[in-house]
Amino acid sequence: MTAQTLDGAATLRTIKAELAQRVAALKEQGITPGLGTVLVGDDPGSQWYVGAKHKDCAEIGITSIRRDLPATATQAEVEAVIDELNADEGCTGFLVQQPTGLDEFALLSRVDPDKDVDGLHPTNLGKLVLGESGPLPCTPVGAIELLRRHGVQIAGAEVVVVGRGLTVGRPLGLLLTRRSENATVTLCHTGTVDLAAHVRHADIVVAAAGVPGIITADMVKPGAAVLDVGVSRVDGKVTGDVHPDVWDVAGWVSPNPKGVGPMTRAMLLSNIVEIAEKSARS
Ligand SMILES: Nc1nc2c(c(=O)[nH]1)N[C@@H](CN(C=O)c1ccc(C(=O)N[C@@H](CCC(=O)O)C(=O)O)cc1)CN2
Repeated sequence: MTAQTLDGAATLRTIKAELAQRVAALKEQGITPGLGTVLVGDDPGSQWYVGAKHKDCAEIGITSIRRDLPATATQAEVEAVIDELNADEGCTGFLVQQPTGLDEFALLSRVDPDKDVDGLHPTNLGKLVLGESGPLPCTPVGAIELLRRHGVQIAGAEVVVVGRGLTVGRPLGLLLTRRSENATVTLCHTGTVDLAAHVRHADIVVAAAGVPGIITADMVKPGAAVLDVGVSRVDGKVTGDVHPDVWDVAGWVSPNPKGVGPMTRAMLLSNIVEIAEKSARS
């Protein structure tokens, strides 16, 4: 048996086409959404991500404001750029690309929560905990959207998330246990004793530990959906957390690349459009 593909690249194309219509409608009302990005340093991965985000925006009519700072930029210099984007009316939403090597909590907290297209401001993460509406973190909501659009049943599923990071694992547990999703979630991590015993019971596995090949075929329940969110670079190549043999056991697998990565970008575009639509209503 070979698993079916949870195709993030194709789903990104579909979502872009849907959002392009909403951007056009906003423009008819005199509102042009504008994404701002703050990039610190010259990490090739981060440069690629930021470049891809602006390319996506251009394709659907969202304007771009790009602030690239050298690796030597200080906390105060980055905070000054955040203040500038908070005040810029042409910038309807912006993000600070991670990692920066600086005090990221202070940077995230300085972003105007109403312009927080990453959904990572403490106020917006607090809204997620409280079940209030607000922008949601892009990678976890992208993983859920990828499952939904491929018809994978989430309600009632046993989900094992491997990874407790701020951008994926922690918020994903909160999202999946909302009444609208109704999954039962076990949040595992690299310190979990007998990870295999947990994964073996899961209908859906989300691997976001950043440990190449940590999920092996013997750990996976036949027919399960397995999402590979981990990103490591091995010999310069993007390598995920899911061992290739898992494709022989699982029912669905999101490849890496072309799985959850493009969904992160799709949900960023969706957050930008939703924030601009909210400002149009107010
Ligand atoms: N401010 C943020 N920083 C980071 C986030 C985030 O959501 N907000 N997440 C990651 C990186 N990330 C977005 O920024 C991201 C990761 C992956 C992709 C993607 O499309 N990947 C491609 C392959 C790219 C490659 O070849 O290197 C794929 O999976 O097909 C987009 C965005 C950390 N930082």
